Amino acid sequence: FQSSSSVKTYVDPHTYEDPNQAVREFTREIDPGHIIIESVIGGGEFGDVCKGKLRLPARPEMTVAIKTLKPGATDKNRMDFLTEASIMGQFDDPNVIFLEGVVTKGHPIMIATEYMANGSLDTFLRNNDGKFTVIQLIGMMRGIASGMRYLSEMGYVHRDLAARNILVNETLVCKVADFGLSREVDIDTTDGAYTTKGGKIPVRWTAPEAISFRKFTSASDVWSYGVVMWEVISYGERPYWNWSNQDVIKAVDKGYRLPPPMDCPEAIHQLMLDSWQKERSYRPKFMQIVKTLDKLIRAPELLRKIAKARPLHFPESMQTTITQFSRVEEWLVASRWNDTSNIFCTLVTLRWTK
Ligand SMILES: CCOCCCNC(=O)c1c(N)n(-c2ccccc2Cl)c2nc3ccccc3nc12
Repeated sequence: FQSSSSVKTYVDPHTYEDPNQAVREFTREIDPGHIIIESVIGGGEFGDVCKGKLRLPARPEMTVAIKTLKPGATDKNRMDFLTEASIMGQFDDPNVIFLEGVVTKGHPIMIATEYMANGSLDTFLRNNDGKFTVIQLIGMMRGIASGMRYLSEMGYVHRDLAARNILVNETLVCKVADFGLSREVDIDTTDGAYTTKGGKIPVRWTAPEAISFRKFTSASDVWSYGVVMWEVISYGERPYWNWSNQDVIKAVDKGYRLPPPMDCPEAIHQLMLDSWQKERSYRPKFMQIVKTLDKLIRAPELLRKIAKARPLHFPESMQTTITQFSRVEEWLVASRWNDTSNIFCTLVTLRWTK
């Protein structure tokens, strides 16, 4: 059955009786003799990640990234490892990491994808702080939004959209990566916060409804996308800085939103705020986000107005709430803000606005 839109519908590999069936159906088996491993570039949850060459018959040799499954892995490890391939194998979009194929009939078991020479977006931006034009940064955002539009049209919800899960190729094209359960250890251990049910949620990138009652949808992916926009404009700054996860949840619930990074065009910060609407149905769709970014790229004069950075970004209503109280202590007690970092920030705000 072909859905109405030109894009086919994503099939969750977990719905297969025999998960190997999903691998056979959605991936291309590569003869291990066609893969040459050259070097180790990273450590994944299931084994080494390498750089290498793929020589397919009648195809030019290409550079690939190869995830390997460590010997002695359990069957569950093997299935979780190959689940990512079964998911990726269903996608074909210029802004989604492309699966070249898998090796399941030899050892080690391998997943081969296109090689993304500039690595993960967060590290790439931190290592190139201040080096790009606003138009280049918006071009990166546009690519990510376009990849997410394709995934959402396929009915795929990512759940972990963050700059660390975006890869950048040699021509600055950004592609969505990191699918399925096989999260890379070095990625999740820093940002996963355990939920009551033991699930790991990257709190500072996750929409309130997904944190509160695990309501993950493309609208919660749009919330995460807004945080990725903030990461891009701030060249890889950590969202909410060193605040604790609990403070982030409390502040966001009270209406606090990340302020515009330095030199951020007002139109871009407004798009972030639209993506961070509490009511998920009010958030823009990825299609709309792509159109808005295209309009801004085509009419750079719309980017000239720079957002004014205020120490803590509260909606207007919150500002009046603060000024209603005659004394700071009163407001702090009323708002039960008992954490020093919050008190400091609030005092800065009050000093600033008085
Ligand atoms: C600074 C230059 O760095 C170049 C790095 C190129 N890397 C890639 O193209 C990767 C790439 N294409 N993947 C990848 C993503 C999704 C599915 C499979 C793979 Cl191999 C990676 N998964 C990784 C997991 C842990 C650590 C590093 C990793 N690097 C890559």
